[in-house]
Parts: sequence; C-alpha cells; structure tokens
Amino acid sequence: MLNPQQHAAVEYCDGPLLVLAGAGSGKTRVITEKISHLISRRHLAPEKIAAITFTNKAAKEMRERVSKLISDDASKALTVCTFHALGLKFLQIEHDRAQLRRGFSVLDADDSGNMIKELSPKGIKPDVLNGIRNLVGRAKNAGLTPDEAMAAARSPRELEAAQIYDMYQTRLAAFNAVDFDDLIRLPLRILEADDEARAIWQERLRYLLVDEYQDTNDAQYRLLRTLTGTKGRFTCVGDDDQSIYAWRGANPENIDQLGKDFPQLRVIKLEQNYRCAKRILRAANHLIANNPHVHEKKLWSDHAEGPPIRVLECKDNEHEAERVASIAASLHEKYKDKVRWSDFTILYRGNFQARALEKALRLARVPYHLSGALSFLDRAEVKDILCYLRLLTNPTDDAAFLRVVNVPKREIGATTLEKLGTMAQTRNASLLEASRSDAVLKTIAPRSASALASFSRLIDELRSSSIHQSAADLVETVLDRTGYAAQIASTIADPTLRERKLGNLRELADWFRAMGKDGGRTGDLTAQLALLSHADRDDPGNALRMMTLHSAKGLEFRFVFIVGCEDGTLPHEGAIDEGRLDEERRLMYVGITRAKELLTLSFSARSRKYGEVLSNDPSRFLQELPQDDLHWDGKDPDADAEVTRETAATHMARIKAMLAGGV
Ligand SMILES: Nc1ncnc2c1ncn2[C@@H]1O[C@H](COP(=O)(O)OP(=O)(O)OP(=O)(O)O)[C@@H](O)[C@H]1O
Ligand SMILES: [Mg+2]
Repeated sequence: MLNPQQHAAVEYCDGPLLVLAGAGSGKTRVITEKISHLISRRHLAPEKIAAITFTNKAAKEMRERVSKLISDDASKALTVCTFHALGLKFLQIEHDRAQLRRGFSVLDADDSGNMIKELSPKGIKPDVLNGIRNLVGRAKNAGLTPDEAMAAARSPRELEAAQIYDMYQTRLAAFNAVDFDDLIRLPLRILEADDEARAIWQERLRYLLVDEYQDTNDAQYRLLRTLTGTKGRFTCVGDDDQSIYAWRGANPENIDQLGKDFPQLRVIKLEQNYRCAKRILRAANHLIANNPHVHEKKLWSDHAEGPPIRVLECKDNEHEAERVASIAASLHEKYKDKVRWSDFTILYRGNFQARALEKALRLARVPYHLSGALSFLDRAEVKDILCYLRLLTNPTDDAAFLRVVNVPKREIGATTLEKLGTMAQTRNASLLEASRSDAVLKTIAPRSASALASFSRLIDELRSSSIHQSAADLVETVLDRTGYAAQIASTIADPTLRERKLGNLRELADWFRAMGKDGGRTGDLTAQLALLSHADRDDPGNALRMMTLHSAKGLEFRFVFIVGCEDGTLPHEGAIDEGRLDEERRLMYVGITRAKELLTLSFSARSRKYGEVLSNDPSRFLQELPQDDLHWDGKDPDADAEVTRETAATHMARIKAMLAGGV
C-alpha cells in the first residue's frame, strides 16, 4: 500500500513533478507504480513512456519490478533505460540528422581515451593527459562545442584541451563514430536546434520518469527539459543527500533549476523510510546532519530498533577481511533457511579493497560475486572480436582497424601504420580504404604492403558473408577465418587460460544469439553491446555481493558491511586534501542506508599502501554517528566472545576446506 504522499505522486500527471526524499522512502517505487498508473488509468500507450535510470543494472531491475504490475506486451513496449541508452536509440533513428551513417560505432571510454592520447603531444605525462581527458569530457557534458570550449578557456592548459577536443571531434566524424558523451550531446543539439525533430520526439515520448535525479549532469538535464517541452510531462525523483557523482559532472543544483525552468513544478516530499531498522536510519540521519542542507527533510522508520551497529577494529586488511568473512558466515549459519547469500553485501570505497576480501571469503567458503571488476567486454579477446565486428559494420572505424590489423600477428609494424595513417589523412580516406589502394601500397615496403592488402581483402570477404549471417554466426566466422581461434590454440600454453579465452568468445556468440532473437542487425547490436556493463550480463544468483559504495546506489540488502572506514580511504585521501568531505559523507550515507537489518562497519589500524605499511586513523565519520547506537568491538567483552567463536569457526572452515582439497 502506498502512503498518501506516494499516492499523490503517482496520481499527479498534469504537470511537472519532483519527488524529493531521503533514502529508502519509496521513490523508485513511485516510479514503477506511476508507470502502471499511466498505462492502466491514463491510457497512455506504453511506447510513449520512458523511465530513465542511472545504470543498466537499475534499468533491468526496474523493468522486472514494472513487469509485475503491467502486461508482458506493455512491458516490452516501454522504454526503461539510462540516458545514454536513450540517446543511442535516438541516434539510431535520427542518424541522418546527426550526420552519421547507419551502423556508426560507439567508442567506449578506453577507445576514446586512447584517441585523445594519440592527439596529445608525444611524451605527455599521464596526469596531464588525464587532465585533458577530464576537460574534454567536462566540456562535452556541459554541452559546449569545441569553439565554445576554446572561447571559455581560462588557462593555456584549458585552451590546449579545447584544441584537442576540436581535433578529437573531427576524427570521430571521420571514423563515423561517437563516444559515450555524444550519446547525450548529439541528441541534445538536434533537439534544441531542429523544431521538426523536437516536435516528433515530444510526441513520441509523452511522459518521462527519471530516477536518481540528483545525479544528472547538465547535458542530461537539458535533454530532459527539451524532450518534455514546456508542458513538462515528467516525474523526477531524487535525494540531494545521495548526490555522489559530482566528480563525473553531476550537478545537484539541477534540483533547483527544475523549479526555475518549470514554475508550475509540484514538489512532493516522502518522509517514511520503509527500508532500515530504526538504529540504522538514526545513524544515517545523524551523519548527514553534518552536511549543509538547502532542502530540509525528515525521515522516520516504523521498523524495529534493530541490533546496535557493530564497529570492528582490526589489525590490518587481512584481519579485517577475515573477520568480515567469518561474521558473514556465522550469520548465514545462524539464520539458516531464512537467509540467502544474496541478502549480504560488502561495500568499499575502491575496487582495490576487494582483493583481501576475496581471499578471506574463499577460505570461509562464502560464495561471492564481484561486480564492476574487469568487465566481460573489456577482456582483450572479447574486445578484439568486437572490433572485427565494428570494422565489418563500419569500414571507416579506424580505431577498430588499428586494434585488429595485427591480431593475430600479420607483421604489420608501427612504421607501416603510421605511413598508412598519413596517406589516409591526406586522401581523406579511412585506414581500410587506404590499405585497398594500390597507390598507397606502393609507398610501403613490399612485405608489409602485401600483408595490408590481404588484410583488407579478408575484411571485404567477411563483410560480404556478413550480409547473410546472424551476428552470432558471424562471431564464429570471424574467429575461424581471421585465424584468431587458431592463434589462441597455438600460442597460449596454459590450458586453463586458453579454455577461459575460448569460453569468453563462445559466450559472446551466445549473447548475440540471445539478443538477435528480435532480428536485430549486427551494427545495432554492436552499438548496444558497447553500452552494456558487466553487471547486466551476469546473474550472480545466490552469492554475497561485493561492490563499491558508488555502485550500491538504489539497492538494498538485509546485511551490509562497509569496510575500510578509515581516514584516507573513506573519506578518501584526495577528498580530504581538497576539502570535498561533503560528497564523501553522502557516499557513507548511501552505504549506511542500503542496510535493512544489520550494519557492520570495519577499519584496519594498519594497511599496506604503495608498498609501505601505514597506520590509519578510524574514519572521522565513525565519530559523527550516534555513539549510543554503536557497539565498538573491544569495549564489550560479552559481544567480543562471539567474535572469538567466529574466528574459531573460520579456522574450522579452513581446515575442512583444506581437507576437501577445495582451497
Ligand atoms: N508504501 C510502501 N509500503 C511498504 N513498503 C514500501 C512502500 N514504499 C516502498 N516500500 C519498500 O521500501 C523499500 C525502499 O523503496 P525504494 O527502493 O523505492 O526507495 P527509494 O526512495 O528509491 O530508495 P533510495 O533512495 O535508496 O533509492 C523497498 O523495499 C520498497 O519495496
Ligand atoms: Mg531508489
């Protein structure tokens, strides 16, 4: 049953609406219920509704939640995706207006980072290069053209970045490619400038719902504003206390901007938290009260008090990991049939913290799933084959060309490629086109020239066979005809590694098979793939989830562990130096409010960093929690006895595991 405020938020469809409320207050629930309301009560066609989420994973979850409320057909017709995926859909339909050719490529962050590196001065220092990448990204996210970025530059460094941005855009256009930022920027530019396109899209999408609104950046906000027009048919839900992506250009001031741009905006606040035990919520409220607040919010919970929040003081990272693993194992043991491993999560500030935990969890025989680790699509072999597919669907994709031209080895060296690049540029041709041209090949050493010629012939042959093949079959053909599979078989001696690589490639074909059921073309599928992240493909099943605090946003678990509560880790060192503590505090707030029943915080007195052993202070955030609700291990002998028992239990588990030969 929805509460009266949620009810009002669901029913109000006549103008723009902002639901501003704290964690766990049922904001996402408002979105799913409202979609169902729009379809069944307001008789809006589901294809005219778009719900925007922050990650692909959240989109998947939302679709699952909505599909329980509406028919299968309606659920299929509905758009539930991220801003980026919506932008991709837009560009696939409107490629002409965006001056792209059908089958354009989407470069991932890696590819676009490499391209910026190539355009930057040789021998550039990594931190300067990163600075340039950030400045380019920021300019794009702010919706600035290269000319505008140059005009806005306030320092020689910014001017240089803007010039690189200009060259980068020229190269993207030459490659018929877009990067992630363009997925927002280009639709925005078209919608803002082209009245006809705007009218079509405002009619095509009659109602928009945006979750995690506090983390939209400027370009995304403008996209929302333009898509919904002056009528403002939208519902945004968000929580300014959970804004944790400022470093990626998110602008929580967009919350106030809504009121300015849409004076008729209605704001509804939700005050009941349905997720957390009282103590957990009290801790979260207490902590976040240390941040300045523009929008005052009250949040209460009707749940039980719950047990105290346990703080584990540990000797070092290994000790911390062991204790967390053993406590998780003993809780699981204690609740037996009433708990699943997927009710547990361990949250940390950075992925590097996972290593010690993985080891301890393995020893304690706890099944776990690591999200956000090396993504499937980032694995070298998967990326290679995707680049072959990209080159087949878009022969002007020079980034893909460069990646695969020498994989497997074809003895085409860097000098040859550089020459080819210069020739291609003067002829305004792609690298593939250039390597088909006799005039170009004549200027290159005969052996390399003939290798290049046979590579371009191979690609052309594959292209003509690709017309009749499904994407999944095409993966097999590419593996076979390029000699890629044979190369893996002959060059990788370790059988486990070899099988893993071949297995990944089989999995890639399986995906295409699953995705191609709707009859999609390879070009579109490849572009879609670029948008997917690790989390979307794997169904982790019944396993403890390990992830960063950032990626835990929007999720909830019965048992939550936050590790590394040390000054320098959480809050992060850089944030302390730069005085960005408020954002770190919001991150901690996000972490705490993921917990429904039990929250455990831990820190290590010492940790190894940069090869040195450093001593740590406990996180200052621990001091900002209501001390009466905490139980510090070491201060209460009774509770500590339990810990000793748990350590013994881990010890036993380890011995058992060793006997079973499983470690
Ligand atoms: N009216 C309600 N009655 C009972 N349970 C509810 C109600 N509304 C939401 N819930 C439950 O409360 C929990 C939190 O809801 P939801 O995830 O929608 O909150 P949220 O505000 O989106 O949280 P977050 O800020 O973390 O994204 C969910 O388990 C949801 O099913
Ligand atoms: Mg939510």
